[in-house]
Parts: sequence; C-alpha cells; structure tokens
Amino acid sequence: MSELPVVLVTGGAGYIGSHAVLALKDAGIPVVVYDNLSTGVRLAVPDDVTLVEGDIGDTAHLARAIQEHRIAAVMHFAGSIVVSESVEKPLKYYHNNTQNSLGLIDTCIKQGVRHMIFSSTAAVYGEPESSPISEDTPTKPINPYGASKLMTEQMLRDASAAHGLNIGILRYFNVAGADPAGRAGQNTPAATHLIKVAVQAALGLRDSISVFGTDYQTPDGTCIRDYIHVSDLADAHVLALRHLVENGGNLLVNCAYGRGFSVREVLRAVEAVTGEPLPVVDAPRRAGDPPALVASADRIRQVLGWKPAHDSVEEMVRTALAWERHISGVPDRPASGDAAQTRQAS
Ligand SMILES: NC(=O)c1ccc[n+]([C@@H]2O[C@H](COP(=O)([O-])OP(=O)(O)OC[C@H]3O[C@@H](n4cnc5c(N)ncnc54)[C@H](O)[C@@H]3O)[C@@H](O)[C@H]2O)c1
Ligand SMILES: O=c1ccn([C@@H]2O[C@H](COP(=O)(O)OP(=O)(O)O[C@H]3O[C@H](CO)[C@@H](O)[C@H](O)[C@H]3O)[C@@H](O)[C@H]2O)c(=O)[nH]1
Repeated sequence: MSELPVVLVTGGAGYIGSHAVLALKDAGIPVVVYDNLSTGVRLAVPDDVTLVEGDIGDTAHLARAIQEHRIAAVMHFAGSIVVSESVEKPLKYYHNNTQNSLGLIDTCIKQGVRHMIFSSTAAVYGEPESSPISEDTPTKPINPYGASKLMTEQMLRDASAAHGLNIGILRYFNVAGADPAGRAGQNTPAATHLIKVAVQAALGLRDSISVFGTDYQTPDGTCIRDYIHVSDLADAHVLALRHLVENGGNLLVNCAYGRGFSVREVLRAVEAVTGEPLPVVDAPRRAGDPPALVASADRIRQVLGWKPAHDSVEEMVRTALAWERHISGVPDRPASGDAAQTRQAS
C-alpha cells in the first residue's frame, strides 16, 4: 500500500466505529478517535489509541485535531442512528447527520484531508420497487434518518467534484454481532437493534422482545433485513481506505451479504443458539420501517475484493450474546451435565 495516512475516526467510541478502529489497528494503520461520547463510551477506545473528546459540530476543535494529528483520511461514523426516533425528532437528525457533516466536510477540505469514508445506510433506498437493491436502485428515503444521510452523500459527491476529495460512500444494511475475539461490541444499554434486544431478552435483561408488525407483505408477515457482521463491515473499511489511497477516485458500495432474514427467523436463530425459548410479544408496526431491505452485494466483492469471514446469523447472535454477557455480568448457563449434578446433590 502507498504511505499509510493517519485516520481520524469520528464516532470511534461507538459500536461500528470501535470495530473499525480495531481493524485499522490490526492492519497497522495509525488511528485517532474523535467522539463526543453521546452514545459511545470511552472504554470502547483501546488504551493505545488517542481519543479526542469533541463534537463534530465544533469545527474549530475539529480543525485543531486534524492539524495536531496530521490527519490525511477521515472515517465518518458519528451520527444519530435510530430510524423511529428520526420520525419523532427529524430536526435532530438533519442537525447531527446533515448539518454537522457539512461542517466536517468543509473543515476537512480546508485542512487538506485527502480521503473520506462515510457511513451511509440502506435507509436511503426507502421502499424499493425491486429486490435485491443495487447501488443503482433509485434513492427515495421514507424516513428523516435516510433523508439526512442521503443529503450528506450528495454534499460529498459535490465537494469531491469541486475540491478533489476522494470519497467512499458505504451503505450499510443491518449491522450486528461483536468482535469474535471479545475486544468490542455494542455497548448502548438502550439500543434498539433487533439482535441486541433479542440477546438482552434471552439473558433476562429485558422482560420480552416485541415483533414490530406481523402483517407485512412478506412470507411470515414480519420485516426482512440483510444482516452483516460488524467485523466484516470493519474489514470493508480498511479495504475501502486502501482503494481510495491507491486508486483515488470515488467509491459507492452496499455493505451486506445479499440475503434476507425475517424478524421471526432471527428470533429462531437466537433460540437455537441459547437453547431457550424467547419471551416474544407481537406488537404493532414501528414508524418508518420498510418491509424488506435485501442488497445486491456484488459490487463490494468485485471492487474491493472483500471476502466476508462471518456470514452467518448464528455467528452474529453468538458473538452478540458473548459480548452482552461480558458487559452485563450475566454468567453463562451451567452445562446440562453440571445442572444434573447440582440437582442430584440437592
Ligand atoms: N448500526 C447499524 O445497523 C447501522 C446501519 C447503517 C448505518 N449506520 C451508521 O453507522 C454509523 C455508526 O453507527 P453505530 O451503530 O456505531 O452507532 P453508535 O451510536 O454506536 O455510534 C455513533 C458514535 O458517534 C458519536 N457521535 C454522535 N454524534 C456525534 C457528534 N455530533 N460529534 C461527535 N461524536 C458523535 C457517538 O458518541 C457514538 O460514539 C452511524 O453514522 C450510522 O448512521 C449504522
Ligand atoms: O425489538 C425489536 C427491534 C427491531 N424489530 C424489527 O427488526 C427489524 C430490524 O430493526 P433494527 O434492528 O432496529 O434495524 P433497522 O430499523 O432496520 O435499522 C438499522 O439498519 C438500517 C439499515 O438497514 C440502518 O440505517 C439503521 O441505522 C439501523 O438502526 C425491523 O423490522 C424492526 O421493526 C423488532 O421487531 N423488534
């Protein structure tokens, strides 16, 4: 690879950003985290990585961090991420995802940053008329979250054309799981993501798990999503950075495996991994949810040579469960033999 740039990871104390930091470190690429710790946590940043605590909206502070650490590339994960909340509080999303990204892009250009990789989302596609969804599928977001991200994509494209910034737009589908080596995971206690909530319910940390909508036009009536393991996604970021540094130009890729699972299928996978029934409650539809989002994931493999290593819902559930046990302190169940011995002894 050409000379490795120092990478500033905005949102690097959050779920996906912290896994990207590990992947960058594993690849020997120097990294600095910039995060306001609004949903991220200090402990998610490895001890040997500098954390600059700050808001991306504070562009003077951001500019100083870029200068001080000689940043040449930015991975921009910082943002607000909950689809249903974006329907209730749209301006929060246009502020944090669009307006703050505008300030960040402007600051990066003024400070001579060469490369930027942006966390976009499948939510930019809305309710696509055809499936699977390719990068050429028209973008028609149906919630403010998706709209706030699409506007940032457009700003990046225009800024790239005018100022020569190399941009990588990565449209993630549903991210799940945790670092298989147990170094990182999803830390937000009030997280809303299906697999996170389901493993919390499996561990007794929540009373139940709701299935939001059972009357969608899908085979079992529940929503379908294309789940991707967070460590495979983190690896895609390292490949995307190499691509921008070595080839220049721009990149737009879906990040997914290209197959969908319904909510009920995911919950069955959780039950299969834990060996226990889940406390499931059928509930009304959640605002802003499209029925099905399944990617065409050919381009990311072709352009980046990405070879996912964790393409299994069970592995996503297993690693998420292990991380949840780690942060909550809920012990592993005794093996069935131990349980039998305990019963006999009493
Ligand atoms: N989780 C998913 O399934 C998913 C799917 C598609 C896209 N994304 C995108 O990936 C990115 C990361 O998501 P995540 O799941 O890791 O979320 P997260 O909430 O765990 O991480 C976001 C991080 O950004 C920080 N942050 C938020 N606003 C900030 C600001 N103004 N200034 C500085 N730091 C700020 C938070 O403290 C947190 O550490 C987001 O941009 C999100 O939209 C996530
Ligand atoms: O307790 C729960 C949580 C979720 N769901 C359903 O599970 C599916 C997935 O939901 P969730 O895990 O919350 O993810 P999404 O709302 O699909 O959004 C995620 O995936 C998008 C990309 O597809 C990203 O843009 C978002 O940032 C990210 O939060 C949806 O049908 C939900 O209605 C439930 O039924 N019960």
